Amino acid sequence: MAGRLIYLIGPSGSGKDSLLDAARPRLAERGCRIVRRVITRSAESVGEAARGVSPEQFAAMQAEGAFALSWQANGLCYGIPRQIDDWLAAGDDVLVNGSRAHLAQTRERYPESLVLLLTVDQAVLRQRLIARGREALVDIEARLARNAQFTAELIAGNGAGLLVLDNSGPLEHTVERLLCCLDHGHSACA
Ligand SMILES: Nc1ncnc2c1ncn2[C@@H]1O[C@H](COP(=O)(O)OP(=O)(O)O)[C@@H](O)[C@H]1O
Ligand SMILES: O=P(O)(O)OC[C@H]1O[C@H](OP(=O)(O)OP(=O)(O)O)[C@H](O)[C@@H]1O
Repeated sequence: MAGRLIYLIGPSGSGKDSLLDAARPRLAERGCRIVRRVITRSAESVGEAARGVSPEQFAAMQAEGAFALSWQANGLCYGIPRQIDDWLAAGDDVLVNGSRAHLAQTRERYPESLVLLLTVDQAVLRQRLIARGREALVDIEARLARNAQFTAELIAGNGAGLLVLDNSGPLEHTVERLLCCLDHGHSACA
C-alpha cells in the first residue's frame, strides 16, 4: 500500500522545524520519513538541516526534474526531492515541511495527502521570531505580514481535510498531538 504524504504548514516561526526535530525519533519508529529540503539558503544559516544550494544549482536541478514539489517564498527557492515518490510507493509515510501558498498544487499532485496546519498566537509568534534571531527585524515583519494573509483563509476555505495543531504551549504537547493525529485522526486528539 502507498504511504501517506504528510504536509506540515504554518507561519514562519510557528515551530515546524522544532516540531520535526523533537518528533524525529518517534516518527522514525512509525516508519515515517522526514524530507530533507533543498533551499537556496546557505548551509551555515541557523535552522533545519536542509541542503543549501546556489540559485544556479537549484535551477539546474529543477530543469533535470529533481523535485517532486518546489516553490518560491521569502526570496528563496525550496525543492522537495523526487525521491519521496519512491518512498511513498514503498509504503513509507513522508513528512514535508511545506508552504501554505503551495498547498493547492500539493493537493493536486498528492490528493490523499494529510495536511497539518501549525498555529500559534500572533504575539507569541513575534517573540519567537525575534528570539530565534535568524532574520533581521524588517524580514521578520515581512514574514508576519505574509502570515496574516494565510491562516484565517486556510481555516475558512480549506477546512476540509486540514488538521490544526496549536503550538502556543509546550513543544512536547504538540509532539504528542502530532503523533495522535497521525495514529488516530484529529477527533481523538483534542
Ligand atoms: N512550543 C514552543 N515553545 C517555545 N518555543 C518554541 C516552541 N516551538 C518553537 N519554538 C521556538 O520558536 C522559534 C521558531 O521555531 P521554528 O521551529 O524555527 O519555526 P518554523 O520552522 O515554523 O519557522 C525557535 O526559536 C524555536 O526554538
Ligand atoms: O507559503 P508559506 O507557508 O509562507 O511558506 C513559505 C516557506 O517558508 C517556510 O520555510 P522556511 O523554513 O524558510 O521559513 P521558516 O523556517 O521561517 O518557516 C515554509 O516551510 C515554506 O518553505
